[in-house]
Amino acid sequence: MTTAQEQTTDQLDAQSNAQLPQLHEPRNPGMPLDLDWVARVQANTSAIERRCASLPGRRSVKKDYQAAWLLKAITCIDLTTLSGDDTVGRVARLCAKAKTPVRADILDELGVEGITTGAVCVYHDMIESAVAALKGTGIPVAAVSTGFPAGLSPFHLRVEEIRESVKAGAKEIDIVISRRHVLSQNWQALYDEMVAFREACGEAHVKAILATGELGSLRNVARASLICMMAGADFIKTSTGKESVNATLPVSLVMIRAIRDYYDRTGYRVGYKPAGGISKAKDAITYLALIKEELGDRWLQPDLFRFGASSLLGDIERQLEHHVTGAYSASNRHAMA
Ligand SMILES: O=C[C@H](O)COP(=O)(O)O
Repeated sequence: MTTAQEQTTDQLDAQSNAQLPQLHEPRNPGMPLDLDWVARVQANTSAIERRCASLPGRRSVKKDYQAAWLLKAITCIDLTTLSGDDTVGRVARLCAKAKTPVRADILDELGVEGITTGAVCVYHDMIESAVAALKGTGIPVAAVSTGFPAGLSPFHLRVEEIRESVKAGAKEIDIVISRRHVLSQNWQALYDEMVAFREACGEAHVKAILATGELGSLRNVARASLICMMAGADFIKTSTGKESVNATLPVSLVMIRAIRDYYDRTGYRVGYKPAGGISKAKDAITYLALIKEELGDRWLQPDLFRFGASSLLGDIERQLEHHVTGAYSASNRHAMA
């Protein structure tokens, strides 16, 4: 017998089928900096933590519905390699995985074809290799930029880095904000920086990485989210993956509620990307459930939701194999790069 919660999940699963065509939103043009709105923003930490603590236990997605959710998660992955020892060969293998994220026999059993990850995410020097490897697939290359991960290189070089990455073929640019502007409450400086980054991106979409683990409080996370959206961010993203604390559910709740408030006020949908440390299939489902409950099904498409993850896909593939065969294989059978 299914519980009421499971029934609700099942119905919604059917609507958020992994193979729905990608939708495309009008880009968020941004708006003038509204400091009164920023000042009014609050974050009730204990209420946020209570809401998040209840989420993983309350959600139970089983069998075919679980497989559907996991396929959906794959389409939303920015498959990432951001290592100092990245090579052209590793990026080529990553791109091959982005094109064929799950073994053909598993997909056959599930009756699914043509599934890919949402994007491949690399450092600047790897963009051209990734673009070449993904040619003809429609899978975009995202590049981390602006002195990632610390964002402390000279400002003009950070802006120039964006331009170079767009020229090299990146369709998405993941910038890092200056955490010091948040910590010193210099909202004007944060807004101006983000406006300049967005402008340098041109047609490429810009994801603003807040590095939430370094912002000091959930209220600061909420305020930084709002300012980046006011300055024209297409996505807001939690983390670089290099901070000591990366994506968490409380931070996600704060950021997606800021996205909801911004949509209510402006009519523009901004995307959300949790990143860093998300490596388990069950955690991916929890994130998707949170998005569904707080923002609705429209945000469960890859143009509005991404996981920034280097190892999540391997666990999802293992879970799908278990779903199809009833057995787990060793994780090294699902090698990434
Ligand atoms: O933006 C993506 C993150 O750097 C990936 O982090 P991860 O390696 O912990 O999955």
